[in-house]
Amino acid sequence: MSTEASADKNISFYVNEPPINSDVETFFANYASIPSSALREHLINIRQRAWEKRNYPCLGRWAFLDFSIQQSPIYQEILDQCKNHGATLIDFGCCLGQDIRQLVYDGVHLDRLRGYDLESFFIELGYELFCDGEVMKENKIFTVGDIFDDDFLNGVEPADYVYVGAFIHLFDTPTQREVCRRLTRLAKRAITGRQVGASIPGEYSRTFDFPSSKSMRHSPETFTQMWNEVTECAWQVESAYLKTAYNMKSTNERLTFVVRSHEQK
Ligand SMILES: C[S@@+](CC[C@H](N)C(=O)[O-])C[C@H]1O[C@@H](n2cnc3c(N)ncnc32)[C@H](O)[C@@H]1O
Repeated sequence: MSTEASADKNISFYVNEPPINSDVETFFANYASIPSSALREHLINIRQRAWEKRNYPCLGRWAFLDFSIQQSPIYQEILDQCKNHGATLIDFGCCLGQDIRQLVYDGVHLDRLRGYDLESFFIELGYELFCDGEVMKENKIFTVGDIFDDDFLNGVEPADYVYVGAFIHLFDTPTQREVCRRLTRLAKRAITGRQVGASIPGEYSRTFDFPSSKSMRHSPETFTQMWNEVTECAWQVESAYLKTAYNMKSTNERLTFVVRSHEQK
């Protein structure tokens, strides 16, 4: 895999302008003390550098401004458990780390949270995006790690919840099964996330970010079947549904899911 992406902005899903709405403005004003007058330039600058690193659709479409963890069917449970009952959460494949910041914004204490990503570049860029590098580094919230590295995985203390936004779908069918197995080593209660799905499931070429790889897009049924087979029903899909997402240039189907452990850890 190459280390740098093309800076091509003609890709079908690439959207020039950041979708700044009142939620985004309020978040950045309150969390990062960035006034609305400076927000557009700040977002464009960070996204440009992220895009030059990797042509991930979530960067091209500005999906990182969705703070997608809020759409998890168990978001209120996660907030309640982390704020009031000592539960912990890992954001795996966190990239810029927007979902960790959403949890902090919603009142979760930093000692309940950890984010992991393959690329230190994205973690560092997240510090700039959210203007919180000092506190995040001091509390060691973000760490570089590869889901396929057993030495790394063995050193990670499992959390009650694992969030995986736009992560499992990065891989082909057999690799996704391995990723699911590995995620269950990191989670005690539930794994939840959102990713590209398809009502007609199948493997699609990852045309833009990693052209030589394939990405399996699941329907709720094939996603459930994968988890049942991989965990022999020790983990069960409690919720999985598709929703069509529109942006200015393209549409896709998104699969939102919760997988819950039926084992006591
Ligand atoms: C498409 S981005 C999604 C980012 C974020 N979770 C979101 O929802 O916007 C996928 C992230 O997974 C990370 N990643 C890819 N392969 C990985 C691996 N083997 N181990 C850990 N992280 C990985 C990438 O560096 C990237 O930041």
